[in-house]
Amino acid sequence: MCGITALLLSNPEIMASVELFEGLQMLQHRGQDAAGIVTCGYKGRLYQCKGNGMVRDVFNQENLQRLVGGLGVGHVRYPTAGSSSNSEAQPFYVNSPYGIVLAHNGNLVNAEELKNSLDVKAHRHINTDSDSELLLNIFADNLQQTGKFRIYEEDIFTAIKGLYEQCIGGYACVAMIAGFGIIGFRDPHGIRPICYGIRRSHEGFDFMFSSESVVLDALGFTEIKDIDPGEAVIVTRQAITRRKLVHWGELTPCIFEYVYFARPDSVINGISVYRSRLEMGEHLANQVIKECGKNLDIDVVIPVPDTSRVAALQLSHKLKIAYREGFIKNRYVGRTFIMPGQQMRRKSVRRKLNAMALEFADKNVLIVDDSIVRGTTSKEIVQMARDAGAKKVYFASCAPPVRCPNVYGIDMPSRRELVAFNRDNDSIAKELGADMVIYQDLNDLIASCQKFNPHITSFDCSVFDGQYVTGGVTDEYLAHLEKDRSDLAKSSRESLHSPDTIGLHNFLHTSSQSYFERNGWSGVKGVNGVNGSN
Ligand SMILES: O=P(O)(O)OC[C@H]1O[C@H](OP(=O)(O)OP(=O)(O)O)[C@H](O)[C@@H]1O
Ligand SMILES: NC(=O)CC[C@H](N)C(=O)O
Ligand SMILES: [Mg+2]
Repeated sequence: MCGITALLLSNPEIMASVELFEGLQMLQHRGQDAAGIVTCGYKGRLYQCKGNGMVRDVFNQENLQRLVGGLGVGHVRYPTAGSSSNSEAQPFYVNSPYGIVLAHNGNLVNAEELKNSLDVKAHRHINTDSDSELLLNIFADNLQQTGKFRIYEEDIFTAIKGLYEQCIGGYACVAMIAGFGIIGFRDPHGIRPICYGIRRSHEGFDFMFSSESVVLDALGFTEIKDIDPGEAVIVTRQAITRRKLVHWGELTPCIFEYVYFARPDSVINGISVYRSRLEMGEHLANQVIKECGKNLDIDVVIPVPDTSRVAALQLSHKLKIAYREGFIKNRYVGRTFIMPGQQMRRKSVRRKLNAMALEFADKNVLIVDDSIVRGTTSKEIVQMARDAGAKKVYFASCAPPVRCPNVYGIDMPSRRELVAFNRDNDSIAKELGADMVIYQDLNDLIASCQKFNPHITSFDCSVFDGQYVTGGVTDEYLAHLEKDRSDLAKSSRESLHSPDTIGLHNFLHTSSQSYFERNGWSGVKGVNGVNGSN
């Protein structure tokens, strides 16, 4: 679930890199593996800094100052395709035609087929296994085919329309054409989020695209709008041009954005993430009453920081049971779920969260989390609660059981890694060590989001119901994905230490280590720990 952003400033003398950097910091929760910015300066010259690590690791004052130019594109990465090598850090660049840069959030399901056609028909060299490099080259090839010496909006619309017909999957993208402007577009089902805003100034207007509205809000942009599914927005210093290019899709946004990925202070597709989480808490409280009866033997409601807090508080209000922060989070440790490798995820739960015995001793506790995916967090948390003296440990999840792989930009490719796969609630509770697990009903989750935008008639709920709205997700594809991208497959691949490719990334001073290794996650070999599945 990467984060993307692009900025065009009305005054070309001001450097876009500073606000792009700020924007990426606000999108850090969407990707912790790599970060990058490409800017465009005088005479259409491009400047780049990207590599593995968090935003604060990749950028410093010195390299930001070298990113000159009043427009640019930024990205934070959480890989769902290819590897976590430096050379797959985004944005990607291709020199022909015109000099194009692209950053992508999402995942393509027909990557193999696209790669083949780029090779056989377009004779384009693809140097990584990243699906984002494919997207860029499809866009570039479609632009090439317009055969124009100079580019116009019309040609870009034609190229993106072609791309919509070729690329199957979830994709929200920002692109930049050297010396021309910036572009945002979103797949025909609008699975992944992208919005934009305008900031008026004396010289004209500044324009910014972002995965989440929080960035635009914080940087003073207004008139914030979502890009519609199948729409493209082109921004130059002269004009903003929007066009809906295909009409066969229907807005089907990923519901997991509301459950977990997005920041609560973002509004996505007209739905406040915060409000939807409050509503999830409300519905989950009803579910708890339904499953446990009216005479609840729960003394206290405890959230799992960070994401579940909003819903847990609302749930405690509804149940009229005290809410207590029993787990204290180390604010310097990032998100666990999007870390690569099970061993690292498991270790980090313990390092990140500490149980306060005071709140657990001799109590029946209801722990609330936004979701239970691999069960990494919940297993550790339940044990921590017991170690801290809890009598009974109930575990409630704001999302239904996650039983199916995600193919649109969340790295959960293997059913076998999901704790709810082939298990009923009782055996999940047993696996987690809890006295009972209570899951949100899928209809209630949908209602929690739909309440704030009734125009959205369907959400991508594929991780819960196995319905893949784009088509093209065959059993063979899922089997291939499972084989190729399970934790075990990734870790064996990474341990081969294949040499870095020609990727146009910057060699950061610590490039051979991952962010996690540099920050003292010793004992974790490579970026993907091999030991332990769940
Ligand atoms: O069952 P699992 O595989 O452990 O995945 C689910 C957990 O991972 C996420 O937390 P994370 O630490 O990533 O982020 P947060 O701090 O925003 O809650 C999510 O909020 C759940 O707590
Ligand atoms: N999570 C994402 O959006 C990933 C984008 C892209 N598929 C990559 O792996 O880099
Ligand atoms: Mg969490």
